[in-house]
Amino acid sequence: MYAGELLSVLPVKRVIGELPANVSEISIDSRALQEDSMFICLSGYTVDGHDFAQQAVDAGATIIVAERELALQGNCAQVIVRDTNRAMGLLASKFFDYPSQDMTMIGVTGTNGKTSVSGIIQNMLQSMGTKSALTGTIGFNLNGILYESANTTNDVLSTQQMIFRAKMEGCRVMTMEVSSHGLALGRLAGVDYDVAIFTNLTHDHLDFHGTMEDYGQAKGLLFSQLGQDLEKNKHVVLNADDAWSERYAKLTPFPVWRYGLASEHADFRATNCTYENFKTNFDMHTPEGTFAISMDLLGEFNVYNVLAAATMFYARGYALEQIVEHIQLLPPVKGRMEKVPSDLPIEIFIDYAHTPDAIEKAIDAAQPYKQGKVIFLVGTGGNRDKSKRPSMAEKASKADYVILTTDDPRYEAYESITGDLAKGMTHDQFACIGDRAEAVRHAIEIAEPGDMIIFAGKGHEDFQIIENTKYPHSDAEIAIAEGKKKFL
Ligand SMILES: CC(=O)N[C@H]1[C@@H](OP(=O)(O)OP(=O)(O)OC[C@H]2O[C@@H](n3ccc(=O)[nH]c3=O)[C@H](O)[C@@H]2O)O[C@H](CO)[C@@H](O)[C@@H]1O[C@H](C)C(=O)N[C@@H](C)C(=O)N[C@H](CCC(=O)O)C(=O)O
Ligand SMILES: Nc1ncnc2c1ncn2[C@@H]1O[C@H](COP(=O)(O)OP(=O)(O)OP(=O)(O)O)[C@@H](O)[C@H]1O
Repeated sequence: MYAGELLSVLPVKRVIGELPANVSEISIDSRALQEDSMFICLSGYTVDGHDFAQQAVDAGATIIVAERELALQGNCAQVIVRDTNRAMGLLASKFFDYPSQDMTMIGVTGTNGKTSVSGIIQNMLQSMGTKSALTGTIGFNLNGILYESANTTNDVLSTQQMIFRAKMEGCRVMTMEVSSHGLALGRLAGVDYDVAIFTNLTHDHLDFHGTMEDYGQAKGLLFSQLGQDLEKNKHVVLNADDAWSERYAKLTPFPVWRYGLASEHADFRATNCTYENFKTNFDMHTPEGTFAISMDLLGEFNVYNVLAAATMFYARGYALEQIVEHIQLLPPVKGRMEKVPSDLPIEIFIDYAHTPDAIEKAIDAAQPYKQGKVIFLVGTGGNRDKSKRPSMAEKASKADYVILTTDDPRYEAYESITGDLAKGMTHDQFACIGDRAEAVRHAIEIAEPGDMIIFAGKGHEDFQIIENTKYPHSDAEIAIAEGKKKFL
């Protein structure tokens, strides 16, 4: 792209040196850029990107976008802006030619359920034969092929690049998990959503947001940023049973659809939920009548997730018969109350619960299938929101036996993490075992035939982060190997 054309989107700029004619790519990482590229210096949480500008020039960058003039050797121009993070949003959108405007963009936000709802939508689109993409905690899924990505909601440059790739691959729809960090840090600048979905808001990430009020307001940006152009066919899908929904409804002029179990005012409502033979059954009441649903996703929380997806499809004009058919074909979402197949005389589930509310919902989901004890293993991350730890354990106390462990301890001592968790336990049937592999082995050791074990917090992840290194770790693999030794 012509450098002059690209830079025309920046409001205030001072250019030092002579601009090259073209920009081949934009990068925010000096370790990964090509000749004739533009390097944007971001002041990060760990290091300052300005310190890597010379490295970027040496690697081929010919334009440096920075917040202050830098002493640089070599053939490059410097563009000085007030805020490089904001400049990145404008530049990335322009460079990739505003790709979200050519696709149906679906944003899913909320404390729990983002991966599940967006995965359900992606699965339904794929089974309906629609080319589609998904970004979120599990990675970047492009037409069924999974690529790794750094964050649930990635930096604005990667985000625009992924949308562009999806568009070039012929995808008509892209679903994105939208984290509160992503919203608060401007990672979604320039993304023109057509649908915004809210799952729920409960305690998490207060190390970053400080208060629930600020956390809730950050999520609200998704709805207010839908804009005011009422000629556009945009929709908002809210959980009628969560009090935050009414606040979010006021942030947007677009049609609001509600789903839920409790509220009689929901457009999509589920009643008569039953759980048997690892199937979930319910009646789905819709604006066009009631449909009996039987699906493989477990737990009441998944009824909410499926209702959110169904409401979205209906709002976008899909026929109810098609929606109902494809709900019933849905496979379980990876690592979310996913039953591990085995010949063992116990049931093993892998789950991703790492908030108090998700822990409660996961244990509730297991209750209908309970024969013996419910053993619940849960950990929490080191050097992250510590305030949620006791309430996580308090909710975990709903299980008959609880194993408190770590889930990416990073630089924090095991005892500090399990000690904080233990403060919330409401009964004494628990053990603190910081080493997660040892904790998994303990779960098998105390299990008896008929028991159910839920390994929570790791979900789809196959690693444990200790200090800043990712070590391979799989709860399921350890549990099956240990179970075979004990039972078979
Ligand atoms: C606190 C936070 O949000 N950190 C994000 C941030 O990292 P950072 O500020 O530490 O970056 P940095 O390492 O200081 O680097 C600053 C700049 O220097 C550049 N650099 C650095 C080194 C070098 O040699 N050369 C170079 O150019 C970097 O590329 C970067 O542009 O920018 C990175 C790149 O975009 C993110 O991956 C990283 O997310 C980290 C991994 C993270 O843990 N974030 C969490 C808090 C987060 O965002 N979570 C949410 C929610 C998840 C949920 O819902 O559960 C998410 O959306 O993922
Ligand atoms: N709608 C829901 N309400 C409450 N809990 C839920 C809901 N959906 C899923 N859960 C629970 O939360 C866990 C995480 O679910 P999911 O990964 O879909 O949420 P998420 O919002 O993507 O989480 P994260 O932001 O950490 O990636 C699940 O394993 C399950 O235990």
